[in-house]
Amino acid sequence: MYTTQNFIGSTIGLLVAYVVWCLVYAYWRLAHIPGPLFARLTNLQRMSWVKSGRSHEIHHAAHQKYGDVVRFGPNMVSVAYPGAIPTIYPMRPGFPKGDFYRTLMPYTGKGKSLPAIFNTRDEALHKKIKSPVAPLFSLTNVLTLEPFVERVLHVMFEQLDARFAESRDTCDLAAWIKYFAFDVMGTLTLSKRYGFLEEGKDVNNMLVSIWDYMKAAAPMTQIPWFDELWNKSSWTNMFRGTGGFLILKLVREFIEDREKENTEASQQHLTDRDMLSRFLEIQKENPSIPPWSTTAWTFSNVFAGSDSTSVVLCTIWYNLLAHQGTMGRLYAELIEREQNHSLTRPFPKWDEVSELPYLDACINEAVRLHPPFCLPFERVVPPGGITIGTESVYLPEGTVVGMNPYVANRHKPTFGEDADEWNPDRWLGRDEQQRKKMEQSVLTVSSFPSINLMEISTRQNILTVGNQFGAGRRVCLGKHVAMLEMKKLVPALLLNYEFQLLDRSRFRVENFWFFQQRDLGVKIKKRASLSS
Ligand code: HEM
Repeated sequence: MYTTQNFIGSTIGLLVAYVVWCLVYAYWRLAHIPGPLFARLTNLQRMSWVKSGRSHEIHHAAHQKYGDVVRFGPNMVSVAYPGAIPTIYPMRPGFPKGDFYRTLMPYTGKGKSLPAIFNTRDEALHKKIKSPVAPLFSLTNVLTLEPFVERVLHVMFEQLDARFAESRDTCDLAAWIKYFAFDVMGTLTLSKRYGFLEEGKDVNNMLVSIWDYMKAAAPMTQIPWFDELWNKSSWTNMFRGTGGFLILKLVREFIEDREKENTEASQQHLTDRDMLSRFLEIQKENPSIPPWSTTAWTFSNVFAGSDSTSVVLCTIWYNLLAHQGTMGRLYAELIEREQNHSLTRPFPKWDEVSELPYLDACINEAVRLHPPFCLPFERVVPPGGITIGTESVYLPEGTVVGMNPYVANRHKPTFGEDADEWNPDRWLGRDEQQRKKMEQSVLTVSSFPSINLMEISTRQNILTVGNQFGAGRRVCLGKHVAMLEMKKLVPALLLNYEFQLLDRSRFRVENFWFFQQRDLGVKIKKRASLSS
């Protein structure tokens, strides 16, 4: 007779058989691709790599052991070969972002999340929310924001003088660069500094809140269905509140305040033309754009635009300080420019520094060595599959494939045997063919200093290049903003202060999709004479 015990026994048997079948299927589907054994069976291994904060090093080591194409999960393949960039990140639609990015949609509370240009996977929605604001990020428009950056530089220098240059107290340059990058984006976007520079600290725990969010979200990117269930489902929300993300709440408050000011006929921001005033106008003039777009655009600026630039700036400074010869050469380049042409003090103008070869080389090298996002940029293989790598590896439709820029940018056959080292010279004095190969492997804005966003897209079509600023359709929207900030801050600091790195071994980096750098202790001294 068929008893309850038999029923339970056969149900468990069926379940076990199903799980075994799933594991075997998952294993065999991409069995031709090498990788660690557990990674072939479960995503838990790659999740644990991310949780360690050292996934960039683990990914790099895995590629050194297994080759250019490595299996990181049952359905996830990582590629380290820059030649695959045009295949994985094409300009044409139809090679969409993977579920990884769904995890990076901020919680709005009540089990919901906000799409933004960066994280939306829906290509039609992406076009709808990116196209109206793209012209604001063209080089021509971004350059109208130069006075905003100078305002922040002014505050920063006042503070550096008062707190460190006079007293010779130790300055954590990593922290101050971060304050600068955040206060610039606050000023450009909202005509508001968060006060990090004035107070010399993380006001309202904003930076801690972002970092806590990234530490929780980054491991989830490796198992996105769990994030959906745990954080972004209205069903789960009935049992556990999903709180909402502090930065999103702040952004909403900023927008509400601005709307109130505008209805109270205070037009001062509109004449100042910060980015929020432009976003509000665009939203008003285009009723077909989703009503949450202004929130999404403002959130992107505040969140994605600040940490990214600060990581690269910090990499530049760490390396200049650790390699004094390169710092000396950059300083000499600035002085030469001053002697042969002109250089505005204390803050050189964009036009004066936008085409300095050694400065460009340092920026390129920093973005190459420590890109701000250091996990594979995941995409989903379209119908028909793809073939990649020097060994023509086939990836079937539906496979998740991505390149981690930290790994691809260290590809020795492309960048040389010293690819792990800081060497700005690798960008200079190359023959045409070598230079082109490197440019096609790492897109750098400074290679195209005077062209606008549309032109870059067209150029990319030809070169099909890039990964530090993204590549193909999803290339970084804010790269001109980032270049403006970097080319304003680096020369200004170098011309006005002398730096002494205290203990290089204390410098720390952690990777939770965003990089976090800390403990860059320096002593600073005002330069004795303006032109010495
Ligand atoms: C040195 C600084 C920066 C670097 C290296 C950088 C890098 C990147 C990369 C690699 C991507 C593509 C990521 C992916 O495909 O998953 C990206 C996308 C994006 N970045 Fe940046 N970024 C920087 C600064 C900025 C700034 C300052 C802003 C805003 C003002 C910004 C806004 C965006 C947006 C909106 C996207 C999404 C574009 C899309 O999906 O169409 N970024 N960035």
